[in-house]
Amino acid sequence: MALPNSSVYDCIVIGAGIQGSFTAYHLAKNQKRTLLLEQFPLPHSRGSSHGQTRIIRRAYSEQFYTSMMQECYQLWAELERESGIKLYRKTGLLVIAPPGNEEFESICRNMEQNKVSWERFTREQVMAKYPGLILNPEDVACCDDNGGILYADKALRAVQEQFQKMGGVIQDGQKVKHIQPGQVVTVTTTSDIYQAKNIVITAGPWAQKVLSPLGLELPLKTLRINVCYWKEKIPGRSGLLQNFPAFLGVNLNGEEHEVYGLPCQEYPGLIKICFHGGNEAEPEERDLQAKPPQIPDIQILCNFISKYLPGLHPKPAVIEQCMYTNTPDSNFILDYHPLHKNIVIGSGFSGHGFKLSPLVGKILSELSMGKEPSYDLTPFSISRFQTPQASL
Ligand SMILES: Cc1cc2nc3c(=O)[nH]c(=O)nc-3n(C[C@H](O)[C@H](O)[C@H](O)COP(=O)(O)OP(=O)(O)OC[C@H]3O[C@@H](n4cnc5c(N)ncnc54)[C@H](O)[C@@H]3O)c2cc1C
Ligand SMILES: O=C(O)[C@@H]1CCCCN1
Repeated sequence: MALPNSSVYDCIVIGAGIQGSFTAYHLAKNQKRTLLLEQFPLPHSRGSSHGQTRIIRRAYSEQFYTSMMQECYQLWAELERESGIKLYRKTGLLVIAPPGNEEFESICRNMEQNKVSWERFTREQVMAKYPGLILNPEDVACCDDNGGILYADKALRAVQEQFQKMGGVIQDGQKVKHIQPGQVVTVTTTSDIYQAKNIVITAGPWAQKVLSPLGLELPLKTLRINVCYWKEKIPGRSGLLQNFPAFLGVNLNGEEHEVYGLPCQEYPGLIKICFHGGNEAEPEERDLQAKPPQIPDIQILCNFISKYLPGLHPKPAVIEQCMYTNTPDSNFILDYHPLHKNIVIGSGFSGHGFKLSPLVGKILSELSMGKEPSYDLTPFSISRFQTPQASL
């Protein structure tokens, strides 16, 4: 085992998913000597940030996300300019819900109050604009005009490359095994020892494993997500492939959960339509499917497809895996470790953190630099949970 590197970093970021990578990028922009550590050789598909696409939208029922997304669009555009890579495609984001749905109404209210460009659609307007999509007679719909998709894998690569261009260091294929808190924090990986004045932990589904030895238990649940792609019954016939938007179906078909979809992108001829949720799983055992599933996510999707998208085969053509790390209220955790001010935590992105990652990275970098954060972090605080903390 090597001795600690004699130069002490300003910050070590643990976990090179989209949140850790944007945190490292903002630290480097602020001239901080930053090391980004990743357990797997990059790129990898074992966490939450892989895949071709993610939804971007300001259509949220919580006002703070709608408001934060305004700056996120600017930060995504900045990364596009710096990298010269197109990362965002505007398709519109359609929200569909049963009548009187509270979440739907607060999304509309929020978009109106935050001056988002949006419109309500009648069922007939939706079906005329998006051939192949069949709504129930009583369903309601609205569109966030600038909603669309982010090219996730390209974004992750772009932000890591910009970080390195600014002098940042990435060490991948090194799992963090031990963190020794102190004025200078010592981080031991499977192959080296590093030191820094501050660390940021953005370990995705592994967050609890990294935090437990630091005396912190957070109410996080890791879920295994089936990412499903669907094929047309008769190629080219449904009309769905030509002009399909990103969409969010809220409590449709009498279901408690949401379903969502993205236009054809990763596999020619296939549309991505998924269930917003999954079954609990250990990140290391994601692909083993040891236990019978508690939530029949794929069956719910098949029922949804049969009714709303009858031009598609009601059986998925491709199923891939991804992970969510959920908090009880689905809001993120962006905070200091309660016992160590120089350890910052970004976690619990609950299946909707990608679009917000440029700002999450900025906020985590501000916390790590001891700056006043640019947003009110009350919804993201650790103190909202009854958190057992061991004093170390
Ligand atoms: C199927 C799916 C669909 C989604 N759809 C959307 C969407 O449409 N829009 C949206 O905004 N968001 C969406 N999300 C959510 C978004 O992708 C996540 O919130 C985001 O990717 C979380 O990033 P992360 O950096 O926290 O986690 P991760 O990407 O998992 O990164 C954590 C990293 O830490 C590393 N790590 C862990 N432990 C250690 C250790 N001990 N040592 C070193 N490295 C370590 C891991 O290997 C990993 O690379 C979706 C997520 C999934 C799974
Ligand atoms: O963050 C989003 O916009 C989507 C909503 C549906 C579930 C997956 N994530």
